[in-house]
Amino acid sequence: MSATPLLELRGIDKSFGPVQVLRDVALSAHAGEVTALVGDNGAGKSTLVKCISGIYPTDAGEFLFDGRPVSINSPRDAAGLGIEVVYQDLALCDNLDIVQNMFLGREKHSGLVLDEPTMEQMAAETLAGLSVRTVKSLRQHVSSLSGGQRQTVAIAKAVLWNSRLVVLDEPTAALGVAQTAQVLELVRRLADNGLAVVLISHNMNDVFAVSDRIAALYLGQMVAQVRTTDITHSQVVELITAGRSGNLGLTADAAPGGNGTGAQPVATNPGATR
Ligand SMILES: Nc1ncnc2c1ncn2[C@@H]1O[C@H](COP(=O)(O)OP(=O)(O)OP(=O)(O)O)[C@@H](O)[C@H]1O
Repeated sequence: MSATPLLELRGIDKSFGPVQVLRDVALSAHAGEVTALVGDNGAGKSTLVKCISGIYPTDAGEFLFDGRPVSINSPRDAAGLGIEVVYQDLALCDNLDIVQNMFLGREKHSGLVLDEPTMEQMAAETLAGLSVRTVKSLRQHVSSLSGGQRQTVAIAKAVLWNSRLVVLDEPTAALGVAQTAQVLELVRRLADNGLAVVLISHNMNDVFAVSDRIAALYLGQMVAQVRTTDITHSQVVELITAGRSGNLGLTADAAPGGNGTGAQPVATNPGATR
């Protein structure tokens, strides 16, 4: 794994009118790793993701992609870099089949007609590449799929477009135990295939099952970004609920500008004006 993060955010500020929702936020997402983005309701996770995906302009801060400064001013800019977001509500069309959904808005044509064989083959290859075997037919309408299968299609759709970084917003929120396990396996496989994955989750079991690093937002500030193996479940809960964890030992190389192997920037007194 490269020491340079695929995506690095520095000093991101974002306000809505007088309300500052993100304050000096730093975040790194590495290729081949799952970074869990955790935080209480209203901490700023969705806002941060909308900044990453170009939906919201930031007020301050910089984005580095592959170590180079980039501008993300629109969803098109984000897509151009290979950043895809899979939202909780999925945005799949029930009345279309799996192939149609995966190519929606980016259909392949052969002359004037849709190139169905190519699209079907590409969809099949993408699902096979992710070892997805739970879908019976690519021509099934999405309405007939289970919640887990729908998540699988939405994630595969993101992967189809040569994505390099996929953000998953609560992918297991509506799923039962078995389907959650399947989706988490898929999340892990995305990273194992070399993608950088940012996983938003409120579920600590999911976070500890699948993530390599945990980034904790508290009242709009990134209070820690640490390796999952360097933190306990209860320390993460403390970070989420109190913005600090008294027991969290942070090493020297954890500081910004360190070697990237330990915890990252820690602010322990966030949200003073909120
Ligand atoms: N468009 C907006 N205009 C004004 N305030 C907003 C807007 N979007 C979000 N906020 C505020 O920003 C804060 C962070 O919201 P955000 O949705 O980013 O949090 P979150 O961590 O994703 O929460 P949840 O886990 O509940 O989805 C909240 O206080 C919210 O009310």
